[in-house]
Amino acid sequence: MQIELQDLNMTYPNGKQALQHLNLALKAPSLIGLLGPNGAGKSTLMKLLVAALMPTGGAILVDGQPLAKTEHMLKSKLGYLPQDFGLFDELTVAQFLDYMAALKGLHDSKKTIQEVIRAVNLEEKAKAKIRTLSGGQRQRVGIAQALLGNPPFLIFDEPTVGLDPEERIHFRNLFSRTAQDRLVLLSTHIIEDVQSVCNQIVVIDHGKVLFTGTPEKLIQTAVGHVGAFWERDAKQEQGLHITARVNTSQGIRCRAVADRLPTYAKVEEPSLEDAYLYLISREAAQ
Ligand SMILES: Nc1ncnc2c1ncn2[C@@H]1O[C@H](COP(=O)(O)OP(=O)(O)OP(=O)(O)O)[C@@H](O)[C@H]1O
Repeated sequence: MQIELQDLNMTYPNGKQALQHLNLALKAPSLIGLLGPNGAGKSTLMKLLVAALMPTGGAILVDGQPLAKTEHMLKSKLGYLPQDFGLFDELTVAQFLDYMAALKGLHDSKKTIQEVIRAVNLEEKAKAKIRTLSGGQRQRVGIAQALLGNPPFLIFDEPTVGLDPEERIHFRNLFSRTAQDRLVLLSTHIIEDVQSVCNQIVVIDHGKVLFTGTPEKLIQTAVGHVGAFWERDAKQEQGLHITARVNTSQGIRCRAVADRLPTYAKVEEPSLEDAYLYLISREAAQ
């Protein structure tokens, strides 16, 4: 499966231009992390991909065919976890998944439902009413419904919100396994989610693609632009963005990104988070 975005534009009726001239190729098998600050346009992009919104310009091609023509076929191959996911509080987990399986037109859904419940570690809660679940458990039910029917294309909008660190690791592994033979697109603010499992990263901001490539390639863009220094040595510098301040026994150690590091900064190896913040700070400076 291959999805191509060609000069994609989305302007909301109120005039807000949420996406501008997006060009991207998403190809299975792949686990693609979509990163961007609040309001960057991530959810808008995901809604366009699931045909919940129509673009105001450009095209989305699914295996070379316009999405408008293949919408029905795409939806049958799609698992989607939206950001605001309404659950049916009075149903049990198994009843809700049974309902979703029926909506997806799945036959012989009992076994499939058991499989997805197991995949998200909710066996003990299968018979519990959804209203009795914790935030993280509800999120797991959302992920389970997206996995129903083994769709070849999965879209998760902020899937790890509300999950504790241990659960996040479980889900990262699940996404990684799931993406071995299909296309998984996940949007997140959490760099660690992307760092450990995604083989491709797309960074968007203000509706534009700032970067697309491997995590390693993104890190390389920040080599020589990350430094550390003592806060007491720092001067007011234009274009220096402090990304962390750590209290140590010798004072406050700062980490920062900049096009040109000041002489008092010791150059550091960039992390993925440094590289992401460097990219976003450069965009903000323009
Ligand atoms: N229905 C709408 N009508 C008008 N503007 C909208 C609508 N939905 C989103 N926007 C605007 O479009 C821009 C992109 O929003 P979007 O929700 O796609 O961003 P996002 O990257 O998903 O943000 P977040 O991480 O906060 O969810 C924002 O400026 C937002 O205010």
